[in-house]
Amino acid sequence: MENSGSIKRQHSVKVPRLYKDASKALKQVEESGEGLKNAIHSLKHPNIKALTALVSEALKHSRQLEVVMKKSKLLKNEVGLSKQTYLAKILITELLWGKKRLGGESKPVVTVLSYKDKFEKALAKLESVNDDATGGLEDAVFRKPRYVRINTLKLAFEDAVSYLLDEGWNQVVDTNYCYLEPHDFAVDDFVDNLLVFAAGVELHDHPLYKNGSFVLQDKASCLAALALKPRSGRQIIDACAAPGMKTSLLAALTEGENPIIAIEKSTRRFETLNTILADLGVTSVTTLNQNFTDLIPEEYKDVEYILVDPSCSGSGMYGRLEIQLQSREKDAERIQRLSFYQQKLLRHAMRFPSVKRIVYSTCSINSEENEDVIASALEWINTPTPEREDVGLSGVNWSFKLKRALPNWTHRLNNEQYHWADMCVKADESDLTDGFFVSVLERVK
Ligand SMILES: C[S@@+](CC[C@H](N)C(=O)[O-])C[C@H]1O[C@@H](n2cnc3c(N)ncnc32)[C@H](O)[C@@H]1O
Repeated sequence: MENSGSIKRQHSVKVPRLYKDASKALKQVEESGEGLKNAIHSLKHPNIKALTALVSEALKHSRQLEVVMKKSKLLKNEVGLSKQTYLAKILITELLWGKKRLGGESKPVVTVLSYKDKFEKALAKLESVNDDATGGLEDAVFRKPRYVRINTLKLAFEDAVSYLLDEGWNQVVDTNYCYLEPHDFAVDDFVDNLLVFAAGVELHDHPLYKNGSFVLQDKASCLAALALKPRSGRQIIDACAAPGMKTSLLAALTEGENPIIAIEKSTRRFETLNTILADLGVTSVTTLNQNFTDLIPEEYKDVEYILVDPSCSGSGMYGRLEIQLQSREKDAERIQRLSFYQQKLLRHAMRFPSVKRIVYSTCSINSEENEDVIASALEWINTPTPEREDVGLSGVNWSFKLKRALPNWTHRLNNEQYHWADMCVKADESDLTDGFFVSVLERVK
């Protein structure tokens, strides 16, 4: 009797294999760009149909899952689950869009069940936002507000606000940006000099846009420039500069006091960069139409800060996620190529003799283009002394470490593979921004 009782208890506290395998497959697809079919077959699960259905459902609702997990504070409050994000996603999927119940009495199952009301509330709120908006649920969840950065090189922030109020705009405070009406605007709560308007508000004809006082720049894009924090007067390189959104923000943040060298490889985009910087009244920037990796670091002895914001898959960009989910398999090779190229750029930045801080950022949500690039570049620059020459590091006797990027930004990267993931900033639809990744690397000696 005693034995059979303990066998029964042991059985009920185990996470069912379906959930475990589904979270493994989901992780494969989301982090490695693996095709769903391949990810599932490699698990040799006895019920492929059920497994496929569950993982597909989680992928289909990936954006809602992010929002629901954030709003319910599940990962923040439940340390155990914060280390098993994919399992959490699978359990929530089953509970909200699958069988609507969970099997067994394992700790993760019991924890997720205890949040059922919170999930349903968050989901209902999401759906009501949608009903108030123009289209289907997908539309509403991702109706990104219109962010407008005030170019303080041209106009003081207070003057911009007064101008809008005089024009009859309505300033609102403490609001969820999803609820902004077409004539409302708010002051962003994280990025200085950033205003928020309702999704879809058209400002291209506004006089302050036409005279370069308004910059239509997504909030997430501002984060990379904010994270660089250069000391006054020190030289900066923006390694991948066109069209110049972050270069112009850096110029504004440093009030024109830090010389900035903006590099752009493409001739066509270089012209755009120059036009935009001129329109925005930026004078502290020298532009170079060159490949950043062709720059000889020793010729830039005064450069202390480098922003590396390379070309990427753009998978975080608003509206691109669905496309990406559909074509992951096809994209895998391209993403590997991009990842390799991004590593090359970051490694080059690490070679500059006086560099103190590097910000590496992308508008991608793929680990291959973000944390994998960081991991590989750090491993390279921190190679032990005897082998440094073999890996092309002769003359480079310093190393780098990750620094916590924008400590007050609460949405952090989550990747079980890297213990340091939360040093990096993540932004996505749950922050009402484009998908974005920001990391800060600091020279150690
Ligand atoms: C993601 S965009 C940069 C966006 C820009 N930082 C901004 O905020 O407006 C990447 C840019 O880097 C340029 N680029 C790519 N590889 C480069 C290289 N090796 N050297 C210089 N520019 C490069 C691309 O042509 C593209 O214009």
